[in-house]
Amino acid sequence: MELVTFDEAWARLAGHLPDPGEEQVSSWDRDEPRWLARDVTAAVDLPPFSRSMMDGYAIHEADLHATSPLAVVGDVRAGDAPTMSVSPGQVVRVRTGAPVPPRTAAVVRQEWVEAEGDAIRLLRPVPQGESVQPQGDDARRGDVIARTGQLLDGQTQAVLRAAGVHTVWCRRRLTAAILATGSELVARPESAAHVERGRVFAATDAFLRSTLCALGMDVIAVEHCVDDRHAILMAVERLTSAADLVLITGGASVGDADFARDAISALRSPCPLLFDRVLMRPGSPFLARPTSKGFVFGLSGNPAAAYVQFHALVVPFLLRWLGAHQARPFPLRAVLDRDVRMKPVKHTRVLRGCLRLCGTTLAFHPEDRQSSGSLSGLVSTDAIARMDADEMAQGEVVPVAWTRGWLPSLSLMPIPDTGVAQTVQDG
Ligand SMILES: Nc1nc2c(c(=O)[nH]1)N[C@H]1C(S)=C(S)[C@@H](COP(=O)(O)OP(=O)(O)OC[C@H]3O[C@@H](n4cnc5c(N)ncnc54)[C@H](O)[C@@H]3O)O[C@H]1N2
Ligand code: MOO
Repeated sequence: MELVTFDEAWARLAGHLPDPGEEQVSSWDRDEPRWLARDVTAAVDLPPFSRSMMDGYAIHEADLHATSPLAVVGDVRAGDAPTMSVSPGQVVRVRTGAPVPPRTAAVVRQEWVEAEGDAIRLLRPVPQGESVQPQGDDARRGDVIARTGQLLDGQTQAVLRAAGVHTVWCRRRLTAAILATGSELVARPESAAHVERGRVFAATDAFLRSTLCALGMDVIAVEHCVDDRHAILMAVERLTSAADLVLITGGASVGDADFARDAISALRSPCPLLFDRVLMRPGSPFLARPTSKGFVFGLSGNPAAAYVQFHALVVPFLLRWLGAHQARPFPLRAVLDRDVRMKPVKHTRVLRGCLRLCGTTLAFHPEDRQSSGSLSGLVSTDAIARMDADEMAQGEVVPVAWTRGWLPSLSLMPIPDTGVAQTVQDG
């Protein structure tokens, strides 16, 4: 058996990241989140023309302090391409977002003028450049506007579109399959409440699937399988050749009906099992192996243990694989908001709880019940904390990870410089 510490488990995972591959995606797709695989440069100046920021009048430099009336000689609306230019003694009416005519020194907003028939009179002097956003003020054509490893979501798409970039290189979208094993599992209940004695409703695949989807993975299969060695081996073989990631739940321990290890070991892969137990509690029965297509994990059957394994190690690993180079286990720090006393063990403890703001300090509130058999607390759980001692006092600092906010927490970790120099630009 390959028993490793929590840190060694992460080191082995991080050292075996599969090659994700890249693909071109449209910045007009709704297929997100994605992570950029190359730096992106602006294809056009942003904004693409000097524009008015106010409804008002474009004026010539000679008239910034004018006291006599200025003739209104034209009207430019957003979407127009003006040909007339502004001359001394004349103004052109402009609307917000309209290109300013050539030789415009400033736009005076309409509240700062008094209309007099076909002329206006300034009520105050106008500073040079007032209410005009010059072409390329936000970014110039050729500037790097988004970097490798940054998130491509609606927000980034907005910038890319505005800068005329319609396709970008992203990390390939990954596919995932979940195989929940256990003869006791009821996956498709006939009646909502009834379950035969000895059987339980399948629970774990619900949170695995929703988090994988939130990370932008394509969950192509969620299957359930009885504790039959042959059936589990066949299913694992089939799913690992179909999906980049396979998560098996249950049968990860040492019982004579625990077949996850057999199934993972039987796979044809040049890389051996990285570990089959991790010195963490809950969640020590935990298997990981690279496959020919990607990766397979064997998670504990206990839903609470699988939850902890998934969020402590699998999610940061997936984020790196997806292209978020900065991802790592327990990226945040919080203070404990109560004392914690656990049975002395050699394991790294992973506590389930929630993060709350206490004044200006992030505080971790551990759930009352930390047993791997207790699941009901997950309704209010939104974080996990790492504890490497048996006892800790209120106010002590613990490493934590959000379990319902992985994407926001990425912004707290700076993106390392990947040294990738390529740029992509839409023709
Ligand atoms: N002799 C030993 N027994 C066990 C050890 C050990 O070291 N020596 N480890 C224990 C620990 S720790 C854990 S965790 C469990 C994990 O074992 P398995 O991965 O084989 O889990 P199962 O036996 O299949 O299931 C455990 C428990 O969880 C329920 N379950 C399973 N899948 C689901 C699901 N999808 N949804 C809801 N509930 C599920 C299952 O009915 C069991 O109650 O092993 C210990 N044993
Ligand atoms: O460690 Mo087991 O993972 O449930 O308690």
